Amino acid sequence: MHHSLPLDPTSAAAIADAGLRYALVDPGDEAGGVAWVRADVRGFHADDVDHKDAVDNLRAFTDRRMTGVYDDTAASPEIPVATVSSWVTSLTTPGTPEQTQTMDAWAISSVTVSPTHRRRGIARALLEGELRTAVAGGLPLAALTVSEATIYRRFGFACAVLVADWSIDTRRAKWTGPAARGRVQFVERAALRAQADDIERRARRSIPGEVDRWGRRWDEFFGLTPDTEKESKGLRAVRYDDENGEPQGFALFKLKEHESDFSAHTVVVTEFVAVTDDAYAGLWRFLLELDLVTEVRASLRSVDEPLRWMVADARAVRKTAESDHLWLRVLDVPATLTSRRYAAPGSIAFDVRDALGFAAGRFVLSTDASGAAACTASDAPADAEVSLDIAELGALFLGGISAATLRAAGRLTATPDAAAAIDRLFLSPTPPRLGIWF
Ligand SMILES: CC(=O)SCCNC(=O)CCNC(=O)[C@H](O)C(C)(C)COP(=O)(O)OP(=O)(O)OC[C@H]1O[C@@H](n2cnc3c(N)ncnc32)[C@H](O)[C@@H]1OP(=O)(O)O
Repeated sequence: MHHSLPLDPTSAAAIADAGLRYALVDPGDEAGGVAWVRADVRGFHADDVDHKDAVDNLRAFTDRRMTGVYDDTAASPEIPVATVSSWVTSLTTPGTPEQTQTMDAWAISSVTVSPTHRRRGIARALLEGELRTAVAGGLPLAALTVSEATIYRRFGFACAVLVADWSIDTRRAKWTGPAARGRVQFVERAALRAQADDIERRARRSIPGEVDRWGRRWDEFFGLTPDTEKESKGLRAVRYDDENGEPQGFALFKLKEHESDFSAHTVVVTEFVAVTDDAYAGLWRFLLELDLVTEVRASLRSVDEPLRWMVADARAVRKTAESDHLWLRVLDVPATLTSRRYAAPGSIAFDVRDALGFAAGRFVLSTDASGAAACTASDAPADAEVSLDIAELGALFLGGISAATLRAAGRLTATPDAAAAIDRLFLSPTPPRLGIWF
């Protein structure tokens, strides 16, 4: 669907005014795709890619719109001076395991502007163009992960999902969590890769904030692409099978040898997926009890890992970093707010400002005891009233950011009772999480 959406005419005009050309990369145009990939990797200061690797990279973009800005007067005019890619992703929203919901969102990635063309409004034209294209495609929400936390608020985005890095001192920890009933076993990376989609899709269903993966990214994680193969010889893969032999989780990890003490390796967990509580316990216990290891590290994990409560010495499990990860931009307030379940019945009136004019207005959200919601543009009274910018509505949406906190920070206007009322409805029983960059 999104491949056929036309280029945004307003952004095309703005870019033409700057003497540049805004164009979609034709998915059938390999040379154009390779040039676009080279601009994308250069924009993020990554190594250049040769033709073969660039063609392999393009596999990640088969479902995406790739847009470039071209300077026909440049020394290499085929290489765009700015890039952006976008596609429709399925985002998990809060509910209970029985009521899990997903919604379609416009994922935006690969935002780069060449240092030779920066700070002339090109990124603004690209971003605003993406938001208008999302609206034209009927998408109520846009989503991205960001290189810097300073860029996207001006476009109405805010952080909705925080993630954490964890470090576990395995000599201190001592497993006291439940004994898993299944077993953990080593599997070949390529064999596990074939099962990863299915296992991860089942795991993702109960994690608000998670989005679709795509094939080539899995190949990268498993060290199965030409550019990751060499450095992935040390990557180990284990799978958790339940007592009926059904795969319910897996982990990928690397071991780093200590420079002077062979009994003090560090394990770096690069992927950890658990469908069931049993799989979670079984896999973590396996990692924490590896011999010749003193530390296990994992990143892009929940800010509230149950693991902390599964060891004898809770101080052995340290959160070493916590940061913004998934950013959301609401484009259609009723369609977005009715795409999740809520924790309690009630009604909230949101008075929304939107400098870009997509979603401003007064909206009343009403939730019932089943967790279902209705939302309309309305002047009707509600249990609680709040006034906020569209960015803060995005922050609240997945139930990972507290309205009471935003109120205390001056990011929304409401009484303490109204903020508490929002939190009663919105906060997710499990904090949202997103285990991937996109
Ligand atoms: C979803 C993603 O892909 S995240 C990745 C973002 N890309 C990167 O980090 C790659 C390296 N950086 C770049 O390629 C560029 O510097 C970009 C894309 C961040 C900005 O591109 P530019 O074309 O220079 O931005 P543009 O001139 O359109 O600026 C738009 C606005 O953002 C502001 N802005 C631009 N870059 C930054 C920044 N790094 N930090 C804070 N503000 C910024 C500008 O001041 C301007 O503000 P205003 O319009 O409100 O006055």
